[in-house]
Amino acid sequence: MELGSTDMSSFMTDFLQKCGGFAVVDGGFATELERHGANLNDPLWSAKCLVTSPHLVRRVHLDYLDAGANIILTASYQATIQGFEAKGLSTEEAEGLLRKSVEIACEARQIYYDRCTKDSCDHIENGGTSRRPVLVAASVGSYGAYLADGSEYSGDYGDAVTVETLKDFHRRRLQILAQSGADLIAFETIPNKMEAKAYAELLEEEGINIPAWFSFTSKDGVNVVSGDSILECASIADSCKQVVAVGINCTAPRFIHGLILSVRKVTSKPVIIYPNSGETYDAVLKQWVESTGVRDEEFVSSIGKWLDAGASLFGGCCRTTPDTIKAISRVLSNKNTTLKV
Ligand code: MET
Ligand SMILES: [Zn+2]
Repeated sequence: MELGSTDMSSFMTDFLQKCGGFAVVDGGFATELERHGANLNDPLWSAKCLVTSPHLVRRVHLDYLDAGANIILTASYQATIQGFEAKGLSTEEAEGLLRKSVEIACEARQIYYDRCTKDSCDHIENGGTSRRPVLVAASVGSYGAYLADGSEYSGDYGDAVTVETLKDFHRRRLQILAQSGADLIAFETIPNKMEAKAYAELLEEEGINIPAWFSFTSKDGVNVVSGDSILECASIADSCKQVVAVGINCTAPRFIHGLILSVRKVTSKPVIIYPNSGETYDAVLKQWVESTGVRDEEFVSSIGKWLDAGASLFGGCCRTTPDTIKAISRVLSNKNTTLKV
């Protein structure tokens, strides 16, 4: 759906209101694909399943919808035209797969709605019942995610990479996703200021007319992973008219509270957070170091604190599961009830 600029600015606040004040985002997508048996040891990572097992992609979306998600993210995080071409696919096939990532998510939402019975899924709004609002967010991972060389978590692209390089890299994918039927674009795990700038300029120059969120990643609670200041990064997001939420993802839960406070210093746009489990990622072995993070209960017990700090969209990232999302959704529906009383 295309939006005018007035609709754009109220898009997220209207949606949050429909959700009862807070929204639930889904959890680790790739993590859940792996739990269903997918082998993601591949430069395409979760996007590999768009080629090999689209039924699993749909299944994972449905798992997160069943867990209570109001926003599901497509499997396009690491789906890039350049990445698919490197696997021998044609440009047309690559572009088709990007569209397919959105189609599968929309299909899952339709299946979910169709099989929802009034009693099990409807939520109460103004005394009546209505369908739980669900948005499909087209995921865009960073240039570093495509490189699959660890720069996704260092934000260090070397001196040769400029804002223009990044814009050229992301342009076509963004154009396709913006016209794919998704409700919004989720720029996720942004590791540095230069990439935020590239996204903001592209949104403007390409006249993208669906909303977007910018979500950064940090490993110290003060800066984004490159060392750029979160304040400067979030300010770029604040100045961009298409951006309807700003926040943090794939970051350890212990850093989230401080980061929400920082983001709120420079923007009054809704704040989104979807931390990972806090486990550490070994970029050389390309795997998570198990059991170094927090358990679901601990993760979820922080929600109240994050809410008080000013966040309004909550989900999970890598190593979180539908159980995490179920727990988040339970906590938030209690908060909604508390607020209404
Ligand atoms: N939405 C993406 C996923 O869960 C985010 C990955 S962060 C490395 O697959
Ligand atoms: Zn993640």
